[in-house]
This record gives sequence, structure tokens and C-alpha cells, in this order.
Amino acid sequence: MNILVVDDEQNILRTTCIALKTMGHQAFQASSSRQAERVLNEEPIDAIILDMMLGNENGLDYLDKLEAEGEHPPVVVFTAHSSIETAVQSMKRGAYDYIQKPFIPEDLRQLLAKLEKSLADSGKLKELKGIIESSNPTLQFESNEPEMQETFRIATKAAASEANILILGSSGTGKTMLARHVHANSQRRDKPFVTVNCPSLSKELLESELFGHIKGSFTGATKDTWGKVSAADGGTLFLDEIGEVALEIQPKLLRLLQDREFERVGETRTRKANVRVLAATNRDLSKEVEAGTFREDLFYRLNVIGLQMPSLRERPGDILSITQRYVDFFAAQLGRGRVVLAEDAQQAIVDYAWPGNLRELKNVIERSLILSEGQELTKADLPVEFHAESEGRITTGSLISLEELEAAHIKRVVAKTASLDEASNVLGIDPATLYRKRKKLGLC
Ligand SMILES: Nc1ncnc2c1ncn2[C@@H]1O[C@H](COP(=O)(O)OP(=O)(O)OP(=O)(O)O)[C@@H](O)[C@H]1O
Repeated sequence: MNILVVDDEQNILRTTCIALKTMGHQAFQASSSRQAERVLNEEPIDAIILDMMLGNENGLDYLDKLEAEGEHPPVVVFTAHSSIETAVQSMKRGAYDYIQKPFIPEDLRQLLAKLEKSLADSGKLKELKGIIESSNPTLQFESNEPEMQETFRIATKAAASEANILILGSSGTGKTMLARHVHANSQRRDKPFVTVNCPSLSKELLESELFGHIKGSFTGATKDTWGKVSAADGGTLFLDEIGEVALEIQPKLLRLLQDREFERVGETRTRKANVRVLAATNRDLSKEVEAGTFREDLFYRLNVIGLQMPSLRERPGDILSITQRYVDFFAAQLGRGRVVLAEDAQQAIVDYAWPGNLRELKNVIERSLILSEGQELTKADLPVEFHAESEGRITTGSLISLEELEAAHIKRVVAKTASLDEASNVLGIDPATLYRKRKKLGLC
């Protein structure tokens, strides 16, 4: 851990810092609250050891100030042997624990081990909460399809290494879940898994989100922040939609990958971060490299191991087992007991193109279960796109206008293909024309 010791007695500062270093921590020192503020602004501190007697300052006042400012690292208070009252006061005012002076190193070691565990637990708790909130059915990392088996095999093997991994695949194929799976099977599993969603932020905000910034470095930077790179220190940084990162930021990412170095926005001081980077994209990054919109050196650094997530349509042998998982999960959530997938529903699900992949499958099953009743889910319970062929069937020769025929045909081809690019290929028109036609015919 990075620990800040705040004490005005130089020899105590020195001996405590030596003891901390011997225990494998990084020690920082300050002999006044002002110095402590400075260190807190400059270093990602995990815990503070604070003496109650800071010359003519009172440690309790400083503790109150930290509390008033909001979130701060946990504080362990140093108290004199005789002042148990102060120790109790400090705990009431937000200190994590206290230690009496003079202390023996073993007491300090035990207290910090307890603190480290509780920090790790609260980090895990946050992560677990995130997973529960996104309410995922149990994930399936087994497959009947050779291509998917190969991806899972390499992912599991690579998890144990420190290699950066680039996960390619269309939207909703499970890239993020695979990245989490890699982290959960890595040596870093007890450290944070931190996601940065690259396209959701402007160039400036993305840089600050990644590396942090110092107060006043741009409009709206009202206080110093530590970015996600610092938050992921010791763990895994997952860069989602890496293909969207602006060219200006790419050299900074390259430096992080190459030298593990970065600077906060508005600061010249270089910092180190021990992060493993996993990245994902639904773009063809090698084409982006050819087009000059993605740096080749960054591409190779990220792509030490490349994993390809096939689309759901390319995994016909897995569709029904995953569907059953989703049915079981949502049925349990809705208190419906066991729900069976009728044969006509199974057939319709296998025949459908699933352009939105696993995400779409999950949504379709959730929605169908919410809207249906009984212990069987039939084709009739599935959404309208599953009935296009049979209801109001339109064929060549039907007494309808050319425009209606064209609309019906485009709609069915789009439903049966995995992407709009593929649909435009089948239709023999370019993607821009397909877009215009869909718009004109009210299909998008
Ligand atoms: N291995 C799996 N088994 C079962 N369901 C899965 C699996 N992986 C992903 N899913 C489901 O699919 C949904 C989409 O997964 P995920 O967010 O990982 O896809 P993605 O490829 O990262 O999507 P995007 O590119 O849009 O970010 C998730 O909500 C999850 O429930």
C-alpha cells in the first residue's frame, strides 16, 4: 500500500517509514497537515497514519477536515499511551483504527494487514455490486463450436500470463464478459478490474478519465483527480472500444503499455502504474491501421494475444444451451418456477440471425418471459421479428406495390444477416444506399 505518515516528530516519522518499507509498503511523510495535503494531492495514497499531536495543530481537527472534504483514505491514528480518550474520539470522528505509541512493528503490521484486507473486500464488493446490478445470468465459457472453444482455450491460458490481450468481435458477442473472465483467472484477480468506455467521452475527458488531472488544468477541472490507470494499479485496465481512441491520445497509451509511465493532465511529473491492459473493439483494427487512424505500434502492443469472438450466428451449436440458461435465470427472477422452451420456439431461435448477438438473445428471452404466462415459452411468445415469415406473408406476385415488396424484402434480409454490411452484400447495393432505403421506407 501507499501509506502517508503524518507526524511532527522527525525520529518517529523516520522509524515508522523504515518499518513500513520493511513490511513492503511505500511510505510517504509529512510533518504538518499542509504537507499532508500536498502529498495527498500528488500521490495515490491508500492509508494515512496520523499523529494526534502535530506541533501546535490538533490531529483531530485535521481528521475533521478530511471527513468534511468527502472521500479520503482510511486514517489510522497514533495516540500517546495515556490518551485512550483521544483514541475513542478519533474513532467516533471517522478514524479506521488507532495504535498506541510507542508501538512495536508487529502491532503495526497486523493492523495494516487488517486494513489491506478490508480495502480489498470493499473493492471486491464494489465490483460484485456492479455485476449484480447488471443482473447477468451465469455466464457460459464452454462451447460446442470449435472456433469458440479455441477462443476460450487461449483466453484461459493467456489469463495466467501478463500479456496484453485484444478482443475482437461484433457488439454483444461477450467481449467485456470475456475480459472479466480473463481477469478473474489471472494472478491479479484480487486487485481491481477497471473499465474505461472509450467512445463515451470527448478527447479531453478521455485523457483525464485515464490519467487523472490536476485542478485548473482545463475548464471544469475543479479539483485534482486520479484517473482509472491509478485506480487499476496492480490490477487490470479494460479499454472498451479501443478503436475509437483519438490519434492524439494513442501515443500516451503506447507509453503506458511500453514503459508503464504516464502523466496526469496538467502535470509534468511522470508516474508509474503497474497495469495489465485488455482491450476490445468491434472495428477491424488492422484496416484502421492501414487507413492511418490507428497507430500500428499501439496495435501490436495491444494485440500480443488476439482473441476473436464469433457472432452468435456462427455458434449454432451453443444457441439453445445459452437460451436455456437465460430462460432459467429470468424465470427464477420472475418467480415462475421451471419454464420449458417449446419446440417451435427452439426452431425459431435457431433460425434467427441474431444481429445483436448474446445481448439481443438475453433481451428477447427476458422480454418474452415477462410478457408470457405458464410453464412453456412458445414461438407465439417471441417478439414480432420471429413471425415475419408466416404473418401476412408477402411474396413475389402478391397484390402489393413494388415499394411494399421492396420494404418486406429488405426487412427480412436484414433480420437474417448478422450486419448491415452483410445485408447490403446480399441485396447487391452499397451500405449507404441500404441506409437511405431503410430510412425512406421507415425501417430504421
Ligand atoms: N459467456 C457468456 N455466457 C452467457 N452470456 C453472456 C456471455 N458473455 C456475455 N453474455 C451476455 O451478453 C451480454 C453482452 O455481453 P458483453 O457486454 O460482454 O458484450 P460486448 O461484446 O462487450 O458488447 P459491446 O461491444 O456492445 O460492448 C451481457 O449482458 C451478458 O449477459
